[in-house]
Amino acid sequence: MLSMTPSKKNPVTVTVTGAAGQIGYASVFRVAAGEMLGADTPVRLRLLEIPQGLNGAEGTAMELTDGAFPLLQSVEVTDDPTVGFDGANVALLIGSRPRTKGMERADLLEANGGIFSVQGKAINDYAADDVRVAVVGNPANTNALIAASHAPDVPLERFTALTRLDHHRAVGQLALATGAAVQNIEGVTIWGNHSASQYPDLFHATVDGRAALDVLAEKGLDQSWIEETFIPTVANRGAEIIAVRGGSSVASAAHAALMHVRDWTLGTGERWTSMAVPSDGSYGVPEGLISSFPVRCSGGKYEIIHSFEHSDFSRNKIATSVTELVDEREAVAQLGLLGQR
Ligand SMILES: NC(=O)c1ccc[n+]([C@@H]2O[C@H](COP(=O)([O-])OP(=O)(O)OC[C@H]3O[C@@H](n4cnc5c(N)ncnc54)[C@H](O)[C@@H]3O)[C@@H](O)[C@H]2O)c1
Ligand SMILES: O=C(O)C[C@H](O)C(=O)O
Repeated sequence: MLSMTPSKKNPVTVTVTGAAGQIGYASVFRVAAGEMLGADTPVRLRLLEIPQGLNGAEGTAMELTDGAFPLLQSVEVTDDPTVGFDGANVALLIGSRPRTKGMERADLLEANGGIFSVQGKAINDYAADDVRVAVVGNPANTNALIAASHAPDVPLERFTALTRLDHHRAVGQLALATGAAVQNIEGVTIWGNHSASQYPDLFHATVDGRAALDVLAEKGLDQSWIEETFIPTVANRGAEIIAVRGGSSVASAAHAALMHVRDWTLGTGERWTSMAVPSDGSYGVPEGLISSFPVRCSGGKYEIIHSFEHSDFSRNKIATSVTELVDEREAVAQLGLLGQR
């Protein structure tokens, strides 16, 4: 355990699972630098690994010490979830196996699902009352569902999964297609599952303050570009990265995880973002299913935006992805991975 400088705000305990893995390694230094919780919030890091990952996590902890981060109050390495989640205010659940070429994320359900039942139970029993959970490990939505089902004492809304990477991918593709600056793009939404069935929705998006569809039309890009190019590019980008890079995305995933938690804790302002959160039943998504929605965050809470009118096209796309989530829930129930919540 390392002790460093005190600061103004109360320290936040951040548990990172899979800390010796690629995304874990790409995340923890930025968390220590204040990029997730703000430049005035001291952080206590807990690095949770499996025994085989402990050396790697110890080495990462040594490098964190060597970074002399002013906000970093302590670093603890453990392979015991009851220690790892003790007093956790933020839990980044990254640790799990990534898919390889030719696999779909759902192929990982059986391999990774068991991790999230154990961790959900430990979060239930040991985390702080205000714990916020962001699941990165795939298949992220259903892993979050598994974790939440084993944590009946933690409010359901504290369990979320990452679709922020898909959101960023959608913004990136729209910026490329229109030539606009990323910061002038707003109102993109990812609906459904973090999988190839997701629906990246441009129908409420704006580019330089104008309807994205109008800007695209001026470039000769119509509905067929949305259906045949934009949606498949965003939805299959994870597989494309694996094919081109030879391994699943890392730095972009770590960045998305940090921005997910940052917006949740520090707020989005008037903009909205995409988060996979427990459904309140809106937009035809069965209550409790962890599905991606447009959300605004303030005061440490997120709210699903309820005001969208959808075309038949959008309704059908959302329904397709939600059907996949229902099937995944059924599959993990059959595997005995769901708890009693
Ligand atoms: N949701 C997203 O947008 C997104 C994006 C990219 C990757 N991912 C997923 O994130 C996960 C991690 O990817 P990676 O590239 O860092 O993989 P990695 O193999 O580099 O690292 C995974 C780490 O998790 C550890 N681990 C395994 N089981 C654990 C457990 N029970 N407790 C604690 N740690 C455990 C391993 O020892 C390893 O160090 C994968 O499931 C990947 O598919 C999700
Ligand atoms: O696609 C994967 O398997 C990794 C990750 O979920 C991604 O979207 O890049």
